[in-house]
Amino acid sequence: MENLLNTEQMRAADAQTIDSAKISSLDLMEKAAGAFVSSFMSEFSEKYNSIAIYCGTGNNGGDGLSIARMLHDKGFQALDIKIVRFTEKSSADFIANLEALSSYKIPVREIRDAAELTEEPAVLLIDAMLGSGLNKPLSGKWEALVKKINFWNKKVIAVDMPTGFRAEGPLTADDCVVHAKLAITFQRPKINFLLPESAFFLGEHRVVDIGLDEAYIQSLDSPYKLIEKEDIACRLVKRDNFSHKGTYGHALMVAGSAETMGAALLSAEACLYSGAGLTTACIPEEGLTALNSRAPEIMALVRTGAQELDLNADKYTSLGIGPGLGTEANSLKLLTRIMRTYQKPMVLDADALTLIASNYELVQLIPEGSVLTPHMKEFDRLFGEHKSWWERLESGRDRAMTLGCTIVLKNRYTVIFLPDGTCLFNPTGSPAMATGGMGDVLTGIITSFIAQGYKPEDAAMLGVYLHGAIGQKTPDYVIPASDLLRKLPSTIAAYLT
Ligand SMILES: NC(=O)C1=CN([C@@H]2O[C@H](COP(=O)(O)OP(=O)(O)OC[C@H]3O[C@@H](n4cnc5c(N)ncnc54)[C@H](OP(=O)(O)O)[C@@H]3O)[C@@H](O)[C@H]2O)[C@@H](O)CC1
Ligand SMILES: [K+]
Repeated sequence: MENLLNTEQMRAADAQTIDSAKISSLDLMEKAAGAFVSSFMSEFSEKYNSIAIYCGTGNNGGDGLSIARMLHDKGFQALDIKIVRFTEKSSADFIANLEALSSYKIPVREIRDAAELTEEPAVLLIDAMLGSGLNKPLSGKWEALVKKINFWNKKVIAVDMPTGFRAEGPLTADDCVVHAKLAITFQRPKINFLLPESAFFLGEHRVVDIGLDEAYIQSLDSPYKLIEKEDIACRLVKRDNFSHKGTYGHALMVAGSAETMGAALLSAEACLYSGAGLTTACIPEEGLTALNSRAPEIMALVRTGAQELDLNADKYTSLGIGPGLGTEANSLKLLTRIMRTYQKPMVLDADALTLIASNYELVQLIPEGSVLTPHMKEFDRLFGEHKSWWERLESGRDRAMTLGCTIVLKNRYTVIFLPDGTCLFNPTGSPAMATGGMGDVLTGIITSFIAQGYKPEDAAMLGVYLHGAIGQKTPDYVIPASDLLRKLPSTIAAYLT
């Protein structure tokens, strides 16, 4: 798992690398610029295009000057440097890079006021004005310049981060930030790149390794971590030679109503396709024909109209509840009954979460170790309105610790809050997955992994990562949930080591 760092920690890692690796800060800047240029060239190789490089006078600007030199050496001819000199201060490495540029025939112009700029003829703009040194919101000359650049609506590639962007803390659409198509960022993504509000300002980000001291970075105390492929491989367990269906548990999925049987089918099938030894779907009578004809491997536990149910909790090794369950009185009765009877960790999703939100005394009945899988609206219904995703990060950590549960807050970079206060970001996923039924499948996968004996936290991590990995692999515009779940067996096998 990769530790995600805040700005202060990143600065410490920078200093530590300079110290331990006996590298000068200027050489580190050179490495950063080199890593930027390699990544940049993999996407923008048309050397005839005119590129304007806007540089501040701190180290982000120093990176920009070094990048200009390197692009020139790689054959990019139509370069144009603008130095934004709104302060007399400049960093030592900026000055050194400006000197290094004196033998190059790249036009350099100093800007002392945004009003000096009327237009920008370049096709592409590299933003090396401000990076992680930002210490307050932009105002005055900076604000005017950023507004002007955004008005030009150019293709902007940001060095490390867009000028004015806050690496951590709440973001709002009103923040004055350069709108960039891509940020090529150093060593680790900024935490805010992983939150949806970053989309106001940034299309996508790419992380490049600049050789910072990894051992030091990993030793720092950070609650925020990024899941890696190896975390999945080392947690997945192979199926034994002499194993049988009893080895892999019995998952019970309590889901569906007459109108929403699809949710029950998808979540129960996801249990089956991700390896539960036995799967039972607890469904209303109206859904029986659909279940029997679509998934003969799955057993049915039929609920009558009154939603009364005699549940033999010992029979099951995991229980998922919520997809398509409905929020009417009968569903509440059923949920309450199940929560009173089944005291092992369970997976709570969709309507189960909405019911808990409106009958908050049920929170007391959530068994410790359970996994809650809300999307943003369900999360806010449960834990109150939040003004920003940063606030959701803080309250998700808090709630997971108080409830002793894992909370999976679904999004492009799904966040998994663990009961010990750790906050895991999942890197896999794709906009092709933004379709109905996707959450039902995820609930099924997590329920299935718990049935097989994985710890609920691991089940959540494995489920979220593998679910996203399938979506990410599809070259198609969209992936329907039932297509995704059929790819579970081969995907899980591919991650087994
Ligand atoms: N981390 C790493 O490992 C590595 C980092 N590297 C690079 O260094 C970058 C960070 O460089 P940095 O620290 O010099 O800060 P930077 O972003 O250039 O800005 C500094 C200037 O901004 C000013 N300023 C701040 N806020 C302001 C505001 N609201 N409005 C107006 N001015 C404001 C501030 O002025 P001050 O407040 O100090 O008066 C100061 O003059 C980082 O993003 C990366 O590109 C790589 O080279 C190597 C490895
Ligand atoms: K920048």
